[in-house]
Amino acid sequence: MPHTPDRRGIVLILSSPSGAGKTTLTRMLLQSRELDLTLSISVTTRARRSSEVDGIHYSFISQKRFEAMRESGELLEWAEVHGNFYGTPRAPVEEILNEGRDALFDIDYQGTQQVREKMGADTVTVFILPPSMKELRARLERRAEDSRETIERRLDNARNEIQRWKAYDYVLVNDDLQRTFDDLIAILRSERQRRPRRMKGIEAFVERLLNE
Ligand SMILES: Nc1ncnc2c1ncn2[C@@H]1O[C@H](COP(=O)(O)OP(=O)(O)OP(=O)(O)O)[C@@H](O)[C@H]1O
Ligand SMILES: Nc1nc2c(ncn2[C@@H]2O[C@H](COP(=O)(O)O)[C@@H](O)[C@H]2O)c(=O)[nH]1
Repeated sequence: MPHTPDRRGIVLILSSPSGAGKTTLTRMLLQSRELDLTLSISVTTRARRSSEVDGIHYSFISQKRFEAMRESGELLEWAEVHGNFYGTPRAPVEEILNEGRDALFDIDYQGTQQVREKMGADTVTVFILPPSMKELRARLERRAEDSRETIERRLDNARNEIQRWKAYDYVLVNDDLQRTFDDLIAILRSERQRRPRRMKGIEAFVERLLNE
């Protein structure tokens, strides 16, 4: 069934140091049908983890293909993160927003800056912090998806990433997962009600109201 937009679509961006929990939260948000969020599936040159499916979690592509996409302007944003390249294909995002839907991005701070420059007021940005550095390490180790070297590299980068928190609209400490998820839902619900996003629907409603 076609979606009837009565407001502008939102680009909801989650960023965090590796292991703080944004992928877990992204999956929880996507599982909630009522929230009706659509994931922006990034392209990456990183090797696929055993738990990941090509085309669902990422599109896994070669360095050559990544460069071709970047050169032809197919990427809305891109960045090198932890030694791999990541980017957001532009066309699917435009399609989601044109349908009046909200797009969910799991991207780093460099990409967030680029998207904010291009999409301005349509972006809502959330930075997820771990409750402690000890717990961040424990989460990466418990996840057991990366080599020791990769985990150390990601922990080294975490301090630089954490310092970007002031560039975000919201900052959540992901200690209790359910509470962080509830906070994210509260953010999304209230952002959806902001007047500038709802001008189209509300203007028509108020006109009908005043004509009663
Ligand atoms: N609040 C939480 N309490 C305990 N464990 C958590 C919590 N949130 C996430 N985790 C666990 O921590 C691990 C890392 O989470 P996740 O993969 O979501 O992190 P991430 O921020 O997406 O990392 P990356 O950037 O490397 O993809 C996972 O095993 C996940 O189940
Ligand atoms: N700028 C972008 N950053 C991205 C994109 N997709 C993912 N990411 C970020 O990369 C790191 C590492 O992710 P991982 O899946 O290898 O653990 C993480 O911070 C992601 O948010 C993207 O398209 N653009």
